[in-house]
Amino acid sequence: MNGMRALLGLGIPLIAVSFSDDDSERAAAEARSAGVDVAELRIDRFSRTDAGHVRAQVRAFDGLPVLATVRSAAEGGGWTGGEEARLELFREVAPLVDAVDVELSARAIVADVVAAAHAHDAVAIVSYHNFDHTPDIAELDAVVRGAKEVGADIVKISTMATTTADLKVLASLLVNSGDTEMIVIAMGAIGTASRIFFPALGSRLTYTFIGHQPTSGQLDYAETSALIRKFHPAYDERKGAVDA
Ligand SMILES: O=C1C[C@@](O)(C(=O)O)C[C@@H](O)[C@@H]1O
Repeated sequence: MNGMRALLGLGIPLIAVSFSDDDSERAAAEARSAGVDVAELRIDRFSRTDAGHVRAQVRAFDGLPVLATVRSAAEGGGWTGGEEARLELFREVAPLVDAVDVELSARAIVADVVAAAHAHDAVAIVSYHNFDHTPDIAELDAVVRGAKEVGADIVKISTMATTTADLKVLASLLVNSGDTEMIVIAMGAIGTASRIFFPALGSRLTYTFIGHQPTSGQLDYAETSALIRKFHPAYDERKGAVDA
């Protein structure tokens, strides 16, 4: 059974911690003992992306649900290689992980990445990132439609918020998402609230870090976990049961 799908099925918020390939064995042990729900492997930040190396990093996280991300430089990531090579990487990891994340803007490969995920029962997250601003609701609605058209199981929207009006745009996107599964994140200092409270509006996953803060507005794992437990009783109950 896909571990991430099982957790999503509980209908509680999930907390992901993002990792690169820096001492994966130690990082994975720390994640396991801290009770991290999902390990996001930022393959675009790996020192090497040959199949053997990538497979070994995924294996280090054995026992934890793994989300594989190979973020393009165009959307703030570290992948500067070609799209064919990126598709090959996704195909390589799809059988080994619980979920993949690919941008809708990766037009040449997005449908194939989704198909590779589905062929191996992995969750397909189709994402949109805007590190500059939060577009208006019509533009974001079009992104959501586009992501669903290519077969997204979850549509992820992460945009820079500079005003509370931006937060309202993103909140209304969530509130009106109907039966579309969504992850919505406001980046930046004003956006920090979204990382704790958008799960109450249905955002399925919140991203955190252990160690060095990768994205503005993120809170670290310990703080995120404490706040999610405080404000989401169902999450707290499940963690309490796991700890007992
Ligand atoms: O796209 C996202 C969201 C994110 O950028 C954030 O702002 O939390 C963190 C990334 O690791 C993840 O892939």
